[in-house]
Amino acid sequence: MQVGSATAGAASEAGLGAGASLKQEAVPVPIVQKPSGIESSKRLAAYTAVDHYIKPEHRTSFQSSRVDQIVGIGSGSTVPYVVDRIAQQGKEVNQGRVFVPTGFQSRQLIVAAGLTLGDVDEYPSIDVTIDGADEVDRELNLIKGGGACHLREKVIAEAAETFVVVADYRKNSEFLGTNYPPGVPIEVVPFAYGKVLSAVQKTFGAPKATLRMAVKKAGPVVTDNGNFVIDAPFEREKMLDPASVLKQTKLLTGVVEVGLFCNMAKAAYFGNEDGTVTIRRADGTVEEVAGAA
Ligand SMILES: O=C(CO)[C@H](O)[C@H](O)COP(=O)(O)O
Repeated sequence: MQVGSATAGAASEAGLGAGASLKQEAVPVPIVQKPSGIESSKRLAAYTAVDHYIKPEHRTSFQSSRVDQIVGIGSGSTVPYVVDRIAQQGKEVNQGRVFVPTGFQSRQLIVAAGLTLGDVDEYPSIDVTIDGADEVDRELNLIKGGGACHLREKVIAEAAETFVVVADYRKNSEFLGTNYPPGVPIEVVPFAYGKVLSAVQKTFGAPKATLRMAVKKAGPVVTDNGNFVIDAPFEREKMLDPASVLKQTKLLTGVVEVGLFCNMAKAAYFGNEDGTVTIRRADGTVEEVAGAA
């Protein structure tokens, strides 16, 4: 994905929605060049979800709040398209909104787009959080944490009245553990990792669990919270009941958070190769719509 930056004037050429402000706005707006392939599917999902959940007429449901809408912004490679679509709406529409990040990456995206940052201690109730996922099952249970952000992602998703997932079609599975080989990310405090890893391998049904290692650094990945991550590909049978895996694993002392999000998402938007978006909702409905361009 290529990301550049320009003023909102150029953003309008990139296609602002009807009714969005086109006043001379000096705030830099990230311009994401029209992508192809899988990136195009991510963009379709992200743009369509933003168009459905973050509009000027959407007002916060928290009466005491002084802001128009409180939005949680997730992490990963799909989320930049979420921020891009929001930024396209222009400075005027966005000035009344507050954006709560799920980690360093989304914080940078929010700042780069000229949007207003907030934190969950200041905004413990969020209107809508939009985030990516590594895999989504037919009941909208998720594996998350491919980017090692799942602790904050879960907090920001739980704080939200509405939690929406955006992903490309590869993440749309019948059962978790089908299309995401690394398995379930488990954030652990560093000194306990050996004990947790051994328990997960020997007694919890993930014999191939590993400590996640960094790529451009010697040693393990360190999360935004200073912890390590174990990737645990649980046996198929276990993954048929992700809520039980979550409960059991979370009870291991030293585990900070498990990248299984059960019964949390209200809807999942999957961008497809043919330009459509499949929307699966928690109430069991499935809809196919033309993706927002
Ligand atoms: O959970 C996450 C980070 O911790 C991401 O949302 C997940 O890895 C999906 O990322 P992408 O949009 O790059 O596929």
